[in-house]
Amino acid sequence: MTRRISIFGATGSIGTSTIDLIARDPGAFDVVALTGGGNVALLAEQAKALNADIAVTAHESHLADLRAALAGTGIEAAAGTIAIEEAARRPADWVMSAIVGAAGLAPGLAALETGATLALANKESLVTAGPLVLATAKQHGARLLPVDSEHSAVFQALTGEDIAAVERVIITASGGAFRDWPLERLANATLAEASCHPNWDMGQRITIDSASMFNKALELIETREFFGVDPDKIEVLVHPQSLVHALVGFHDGALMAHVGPADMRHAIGYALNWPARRALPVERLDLARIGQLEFRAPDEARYPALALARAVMDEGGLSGAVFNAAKEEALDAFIEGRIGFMAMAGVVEAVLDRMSGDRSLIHAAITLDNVRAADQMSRLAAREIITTGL
Ligand SMILES: NC(=O)C1=CN([C@@H]2O[C@H](COP(=O)(O)OP(=O)(O)OC[C@H]3O[C@@H](n4cnc5c(N)ncnc54)[C@H](OP(=O)(O)O)[C@@H]3O)[C@@H](O)[C@H]2O)C=CC1
Ligand SMILES: CC(=O)[C@@H](O)[C@H](O)COP(=O)(O)O
Ligand SMILES: [Mn+2]
Repeated sequence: MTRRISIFGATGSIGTSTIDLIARDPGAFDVVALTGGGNVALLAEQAKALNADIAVTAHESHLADLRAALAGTGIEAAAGTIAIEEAARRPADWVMSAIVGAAGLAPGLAALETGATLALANKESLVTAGPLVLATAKQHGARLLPVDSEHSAVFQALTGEDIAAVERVIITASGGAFRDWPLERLANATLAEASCHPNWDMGQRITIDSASMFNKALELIETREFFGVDPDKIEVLVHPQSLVHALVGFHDGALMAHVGPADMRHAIGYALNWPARRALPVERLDLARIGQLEFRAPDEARYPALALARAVMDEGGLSGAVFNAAKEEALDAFIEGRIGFMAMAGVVEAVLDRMSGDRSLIHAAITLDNVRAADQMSRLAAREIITTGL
């Protein structure tokens, strides 16, 4: 029987890896919707190759190009954030959430409301609105499956286990592009240098977040929300090889580690085939050849993002939405050359400080409207702080 599939963020790193997997199994899937942003040529090519029902670009200004590229195919073309949400409401069995940033939240919620299984790469959904995402899944009988490599690893290590027996969850961090740089050099790190990941081939934004450890900061919150583990039971361990993705420690002292190649097609394929395990086109690790795996504690001075994430988990409420929005604005400013690499954490901290004064906003009910309001106010605060200086 064919499965109906939609991919949000089809033109990105996770999206193209997902398509790589489904294209290997022609006839097994009916593709409902594919969405992208500025890369309309690739989106149209994917839609034609997979005979999708509809292709949607986030940008209205690209609609004419998308329509032209799909002319005569019978594939619908649409544009804009509302059109993406509408596409997410089309019935599908399995939906990949791989838009980058807070823009991924609303389509993911819309997909969950249909009862679809949501494969969640978009970690920002859980950071900004974890309780809302989980409640929406529960209310509509939808399943949420992790795709982020560490969370897929934890999920796999927990299969068949009692969550009450978990003593700690350890997520690993490569240390990013600058893990071996002297601290004093980091202030002058360039965009090109920050955009090279030592192990993973990913989109530019998450690659820079890996270098600053904001990616791991988001993942701490993602772990807390996905698995309901107390923050003081979640640890980060620097592991330069990125082969052990996470470990789960149990009350009896056992540590279950998930080991695999640095290839997201494993985690995507696991979510695609779950609860079955099927053959996947990923490297089989030769541990004898690899020889050594290294681990070390993260240096908190080098990575202030980690302490900020712990403060966010302590605060709760909408502080995750504030944190993520401030981080996205700081990252934009770094990419555009308006602030230095090390200034990003200062911007996020200043926004958190400023917004924490507004208790009614931070502790408002976690609804999509309130998340959007906190997101918008935090972006404005971040822009002002970036413009006027810290
Ligand atoms: N890459 C990886 O290995 C991993 C990624 N993740 C997470 O998965 C998500 C996707 O990451 P990744 O694939 O690397 O990102 P990419 O930047 O490679 O791709 C992002 C996708 O989102 C689209 N997009 C960008 N902005 C918007 C917007 N405002 N509205 C709608 N669509 C938009 C892009 O379109 P276009 O390119 O056409 O402009 C593209 O399809 C992120 O949340 C990331 O943290 C998690 C673990 C690993
Ligand atoms: C592949 C994946 O899941 C990324 O989130 C990865 O974890 C990034 O690497 P870092 O460990 O450097 O953040
Ligand atoms: Mn990850």
